[in-house]
Amino acid sequence: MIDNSTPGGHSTRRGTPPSGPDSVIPGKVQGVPGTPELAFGPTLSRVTLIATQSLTKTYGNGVKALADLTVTVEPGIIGLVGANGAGKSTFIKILLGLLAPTAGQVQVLGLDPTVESHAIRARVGYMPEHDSLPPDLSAAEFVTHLGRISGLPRTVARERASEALRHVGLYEERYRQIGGYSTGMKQRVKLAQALVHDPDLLLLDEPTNGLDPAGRDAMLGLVQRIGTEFGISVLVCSHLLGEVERICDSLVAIDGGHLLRSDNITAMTTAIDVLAVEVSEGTELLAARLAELDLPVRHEDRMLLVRLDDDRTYDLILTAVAELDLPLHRLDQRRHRVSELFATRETTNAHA
Ligand SMILES: Nc1ncnc2c1ncn2[C@@H]1O[C@H](COP(=O)(O)OP(=O)(O)OP(=O)(O)O)[C@@H](O)[C@H]1O
Repeated sequence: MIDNSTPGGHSTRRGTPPSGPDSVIPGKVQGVPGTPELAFGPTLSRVTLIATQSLTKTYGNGVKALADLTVTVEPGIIGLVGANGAGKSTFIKILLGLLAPTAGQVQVLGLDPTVESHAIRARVGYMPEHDSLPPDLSAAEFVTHLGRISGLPRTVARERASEALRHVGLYEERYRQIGGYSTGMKQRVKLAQALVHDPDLLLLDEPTNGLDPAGRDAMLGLVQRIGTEFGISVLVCSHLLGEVERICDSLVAIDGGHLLRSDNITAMTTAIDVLAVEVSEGTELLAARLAELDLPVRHEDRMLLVRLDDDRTYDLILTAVAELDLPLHRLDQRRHRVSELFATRETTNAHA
């Protein structure tokens, strides 16, 4: 199911990490990670983060999880959205080199995951959807261990683990056994282990799974901070459109293994010249008054949509509402919502 809530947006730049107790990624430098020329697609930029061409994955049972997917993704915070079963996890596993594609090509940070999976794992952090955390270990032990597996020397792994756990807000609790952690804390341990080896790219599979609204906000805030302050590119996989709309620079939307659209978030939620006005009561009264003022309206659910000619339109509506003494619930400029992408698709499919 596709959820959707408030849109938003921001820009992300790979920047110098802040110093002080909150700093977690020592050694990050300005500038996008060095990326060699890509092997395919002559128009791809040198800083391309992920590129695929006709990427296809068919499982043994005949299910085509990815179908001819061609997409190019630039650095930043990227949302990978799609309904359950759209192919998101399959895509992430291919990017990590955990699954081999059936056909097509793929590059991550200029590397080919099908033959350079070790190099990919050194530069990519992965937070899986489900957790298989060892309940008997402390977060510090676990994250240090993952750092060691990534090739960090023992002392460095221990230091990085502490830093990563500090960054995700678990510094004080780091010596407690994971088995006693809440769901939110476990999600943060998963995020810390993905960060420990100082990656250039984080792949997060449904990072807010199982969290309550406050936990979701906190996790999204963390993800956004990783992207903006530490300059690590993040691919956030989610079926919750509202979440990714809030924190991502760009979106890759897939449906049934097909690419629906890949674009920056601003282009996907562009303002259009329509004002949406909603009053808690007296909608028809207001519609009639606006028509008298030469402002024809269109009804959409409880809203009246009015063409926005100039700033005067705002004033005319506000005056009409005040004169009629109606309780104004909302007055804002309409934006194309990312969710409309899926609505269009469903309509198209229904008519097919
Ligand atoms: N190992 C597998 N063997 C067979 N079919 C699979 C396998 N893994 C996934 N699939 C199927 O491939 C399709 C895409 O699954 P995938 O897990 O990639 O989607 P998703 O977008 O991540 O969905 P979800 O959010 O539910 O995890 C689904 O139809 C799924 O049932």
